[in-house]
Amino acid sequence: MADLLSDDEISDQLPEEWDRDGDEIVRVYEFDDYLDGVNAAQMVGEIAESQFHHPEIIIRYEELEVRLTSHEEGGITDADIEMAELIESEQSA
Ligand SMILES: C[C@H](O)[C@H](O)[C@H]1CNC2=NC(N)=NC(=O)C2=N1
Repeated sequence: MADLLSDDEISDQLPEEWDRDGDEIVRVYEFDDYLDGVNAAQMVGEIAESQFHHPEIIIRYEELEVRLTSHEEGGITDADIEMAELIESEQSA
């Protein structure tokens, strides 16, 4: 069971493109067309399965929202930060 991160740890470790929303970290990606967002959701899902840590993924027209929290711990842990970093590195590749 990972430890919950403190407010300072979260703000220090959160990738710059991500925001904190209570017990979640969130990132919204914008796309030129709907299917690019759908394909990005597939990529996020594959990372989630590889890490066995699963975000909420919301697909909208030309937009993808990714929300992460550690349900078992009831807040934000290293697992969420690591997932955000992995997603960020894949999405920007
Ligand atoms: C049993 C439990 O659901 C699993 O251990 C994993 C699955 N994926 C998960 N994903 C997230 N975001 N938080 C969890 O606590 C979590 N737990």
